[in-house]
Amino acid sequence: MPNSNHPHHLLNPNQSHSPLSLQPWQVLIVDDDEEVHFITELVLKDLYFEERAIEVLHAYNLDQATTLLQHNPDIGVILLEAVMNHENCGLKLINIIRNELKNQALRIILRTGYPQEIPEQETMIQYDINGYKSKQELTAQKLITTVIASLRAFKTIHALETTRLGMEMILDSSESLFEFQSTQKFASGVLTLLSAFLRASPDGILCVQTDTLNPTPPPDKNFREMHIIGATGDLQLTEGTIDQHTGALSALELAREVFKHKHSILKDDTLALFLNAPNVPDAVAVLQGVQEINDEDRVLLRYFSTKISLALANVIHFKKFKEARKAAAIDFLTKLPNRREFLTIGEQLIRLCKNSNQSITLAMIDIDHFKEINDLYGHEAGDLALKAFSQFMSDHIREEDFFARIGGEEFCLILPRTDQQKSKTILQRICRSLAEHIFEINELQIKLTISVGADFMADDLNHMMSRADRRLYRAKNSGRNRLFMTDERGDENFCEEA
Ligand SMILES: Nc1nc2c(ncn2[C@@H]2O[C@H](COP(=O)(O)OP(=O)(O)OP(=O)(O)O)[C@@H](O)[C@H]2O)c(=O)[nH]1
Repeated sequence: MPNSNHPHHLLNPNQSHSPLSLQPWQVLIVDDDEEVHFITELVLKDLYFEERAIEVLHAYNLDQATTLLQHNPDIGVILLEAVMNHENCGLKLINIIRNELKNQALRIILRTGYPQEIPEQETMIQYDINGYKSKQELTAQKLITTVIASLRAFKTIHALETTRLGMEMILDSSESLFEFQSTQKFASGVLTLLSAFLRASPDGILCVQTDTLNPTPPPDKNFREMHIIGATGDLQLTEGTIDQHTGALSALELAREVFKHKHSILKDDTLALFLNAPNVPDAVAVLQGVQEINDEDRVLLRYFSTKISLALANVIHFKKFKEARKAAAIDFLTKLPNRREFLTIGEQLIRLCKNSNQSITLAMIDIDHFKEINDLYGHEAGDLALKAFSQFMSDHIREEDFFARIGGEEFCLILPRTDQQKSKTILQRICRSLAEHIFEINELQIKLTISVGADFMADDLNHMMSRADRRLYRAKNSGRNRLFMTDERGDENFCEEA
């Protein structure tokens, strides 16, 4: 493979060709006569067309030719003897090429030493070939002219075909790229698509600048400006920053250059593709094992890059939206779900239990005389007490229970699949354990009690909350540190001292 120590600016329309695009043209000779192979190669071996040399491939029978064509889809011209080993194998091969291998771009020059057996006009009409020559008329000069004319036609057809396939791929992928919701999955999707598009190995990384995902990066002295959002193949890494992935350093160094200079770079067999679009954060895709980037690839890559950038912006916005939603759902002090989240999840839990005919308990919980804690020990101690109380509660409920802070010192607990009797046991146990518990706060020993009002009638969240709230009010009025709920018969007056 051609090698260069100097990176090439890619996708710049004014640039000269990269050596990677100068692969030789491939010409296949299919003939059972060794001498024909020898002479043809002699004529073509020093020939250059558009700065590309000619590589001659040889096949001596139908099977060899078929295998070679299957493995080398970029062969541009075939010089084909129609009659081999006294059979019309050449004519059979034409059908294989066009109908079985579906290769329409390959230019087929039928070159025969038996023109009387293979009539020119009839053969040209009947077979999908691009030239007919008898060996007697094919001088060295004519052979060169024929091969160059065929390569020119192949180049045009091949470019159209590549563009069509590339376009098809980009259009197909565009939709799927917009469906990704996780940045990591998006990154592997993009890298897989790009490596398929460039016929490259699937080793790649996709990075963004760190502030793309996190607008206020921590003031960490090791903090670098890039963040890998996904990787594939040999470069597969977990999400993280550059420091954790020394194996990919050279790929990352190239990405760093691209971010700095804001254009794509091709160095050796590594492509660092600059992905940018108006109002979209910059990103870089680094792909290893890139064998060749031709002119059609360059045009399509520019288009593809814009599509990827727009899809990336979509994914990043979704991630930020999800994070913002999560942050909006959590109470800052206690890290419990907040009132807003409680209203959403609580409604869903009630609906679930109701639909499956299962019981559910909702308990409103209020810390008793909390004002005194603030007044006696200060607001900061009050905050710590709220945090400690939240932790205590989280330690005393089951995983399926849902506990939220819905106001200052007001909390709500939902116990799914829990009937009146079971919830009475649970809530009493919590109240009693709490009353006995000593919280160590700022070297102070603080005790807390709660008043609780509970409801079991799974109609809807608002009604359950207001019934439970009414009972909580009664618990407070009856002296606090009490649990108020209905009895098994639903009798409103049932009262239980905690
Ligand atoms: N430190 C701290 N205090 C809070 C917070 N939220 C609410 N409070 C305090 O909680 C206290 C609630 O007081 P009240 O509504 O009078 O209730 P209480 O003192 O608990 O009395 P009862 O509920 O009637 O038993 C007030 O002093 C609020 O300032 C908070 O986030 N941090």
